[in-house]
Amino acid sequence: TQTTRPQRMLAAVQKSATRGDPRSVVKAIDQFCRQKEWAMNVGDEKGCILDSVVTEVNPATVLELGTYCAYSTVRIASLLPPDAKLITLEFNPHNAAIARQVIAWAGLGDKIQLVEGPSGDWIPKMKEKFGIETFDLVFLDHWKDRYLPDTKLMEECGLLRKGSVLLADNVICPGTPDYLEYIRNSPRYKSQYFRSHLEYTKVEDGLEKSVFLG
Ligand SMILES: CNc1ncnc2c1ncn2[C@@H]1O[C@H](/C=C/CNC(=O)c2cc(-c3ccc(F)cc3)cc(O)c2O)[C@@H](O)[C@H]1O
Ligand SMILES: [Mg+2]
Repeated sequence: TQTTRPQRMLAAVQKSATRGDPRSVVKAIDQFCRQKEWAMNVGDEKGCILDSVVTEVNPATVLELGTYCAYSTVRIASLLPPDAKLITLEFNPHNAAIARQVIAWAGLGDKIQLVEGPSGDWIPKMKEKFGIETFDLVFLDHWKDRYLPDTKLMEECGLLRKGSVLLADNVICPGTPDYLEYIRNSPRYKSQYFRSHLEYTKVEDGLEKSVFLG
């Protein structure tokens, strides 16, 4: 029977990466996507920008919207300080199942909590279910038309504090026009565009980093 792309990506990790070595998991996925099949991971070029933002923020609490196969989840978690917590939301059960195995292979199960379900349902429950007051860093990489509504929801739920950083993938390709228009014109954010390329291609894309001003 036919395998899925996430299943083939996991097989590549289990074949080429070293258990407990997150960077080798990242490398194995990038190699698979360059040599075998394109997949919508943030990739290595934008991934380096992601790494620099994570290192700069040095977050104690991170929220990721859209786990997919946990490439960026593992990439972020590998840079977190010892007691930091990363919560990642994924509503496709098949993708979540693959992501859990990638996270386990990387040995990051104690830093990452994968929550299965839609962001719209879970964002309002972050305080009561996970004891999270605010997020120091949010990585947006889910459906592109959900970046704006979920950002407004995070504001309403008081999950952002002065200095919280939002980092959004794909603001050029596929593009998130309503989110960009809002975040770049809102007096409550200071935004910066990091120009790059769509993962594994020469097409322009970039990350938008926005600091919440309170
Ligand atoms: C809406 N709330 C949600 N709550 C929880 N999980 C959600 C979710 N929305 C989507 N998801 C999950 O996130 C993942 C979706 C990611 C969407 N990403 C993209 O569409 C995307 C697409 C491209 C892309 C770019 C060019 C192209 F030609 C084709 C694709 C590149 C990227 O980097 C992307 O991130 C899936 O695993 C989905 O099940
Ligand atoms: Mg993306």
